Amino acid sequence: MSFSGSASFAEATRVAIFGGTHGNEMSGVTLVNLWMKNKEEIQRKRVDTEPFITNPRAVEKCTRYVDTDLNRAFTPENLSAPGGDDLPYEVQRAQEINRIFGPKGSPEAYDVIFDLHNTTSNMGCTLILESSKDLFNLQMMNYIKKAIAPASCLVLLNEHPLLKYSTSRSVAKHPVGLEVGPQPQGVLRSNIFEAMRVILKHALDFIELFNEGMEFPPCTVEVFRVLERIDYPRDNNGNIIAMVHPNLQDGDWEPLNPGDPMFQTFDGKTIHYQGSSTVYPTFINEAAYYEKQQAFVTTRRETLVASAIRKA
Ligand SMILES: CC(=O)N[C@@H](CC(=O)O)C(=O)O
Ligand SMILES: [Zn+2]
Repeated sequence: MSFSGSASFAEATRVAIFGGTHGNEMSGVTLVNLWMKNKEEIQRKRVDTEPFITNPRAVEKCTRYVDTDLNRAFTPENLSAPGGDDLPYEVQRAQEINRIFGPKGSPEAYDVIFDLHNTTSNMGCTLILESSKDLFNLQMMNYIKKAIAPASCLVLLNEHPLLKYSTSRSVAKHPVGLEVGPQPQGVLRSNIFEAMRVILKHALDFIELFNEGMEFPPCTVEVFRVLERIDYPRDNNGNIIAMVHPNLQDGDWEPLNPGDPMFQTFDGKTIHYQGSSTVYPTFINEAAYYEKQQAFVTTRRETLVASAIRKA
């Protein structure tokens, strides 16, 4: 069968898998180290896949970053900043990664970059997209969701004008984040590790099928679009005065309705969600986000339509 409206893309032959963008998120660090020793599992006939540790100094120290968050560092300013050795380590590293896998926004950039992350939140398997217009990625999401059923994986779409950030994977033509949790920082959990591994397998299978010329029919993809960042309640000195409410803790992706409990103060008072409509919270109580003044993000459920695609 052929779909007259098929969008076409060049064969996606140059693929990278990033681990250790945050040095204390152990599934990605471990999988990438494993695959650097033996590439067999990630090899496909028509895809060249490069496993790569993006922040080796942070991995060595088992910390999120050394000077500044690498997954916020791929701004045009940073990528073109002069200064060499005087720049923060992660800015130097971003420039290096951009030289190897980019340049960002250029025809020479890698086709697909998967960036592997773990969260302390109870998010399960989450694929993160940065554009609702990327048909190749939307078709990939649809493929992965079907392939892993009855297990599930959700798609978080971050194209918020203010909350979007300049990720490591953003140097690729098709950036894909993979966030799996819950897993504490610095810890490996076998269930989380295996879940990540299975998603990568299906993702690479999708690219292989695409490169073989398979046509992917029109589809719809359910996504959760980032709406708002919610901070912890604070006193006038900026100190946190409440925790995530027990009803909300671990309730990632479950509807949060106006009036639902959201925080619990240290003296036991409940603070309720004051929004005007039902939202889907995620990244609830993520350890790395205390420094970013974020207790969770709210999202809205949307169904995106992706037209057919095939190789040019
Ligand atoms: C917990 C964590 O590191 N999450 C990632 C999400 C992403 O890759 O977009 C980050 O904040 O960079
Ligand atoms: Zn991370």
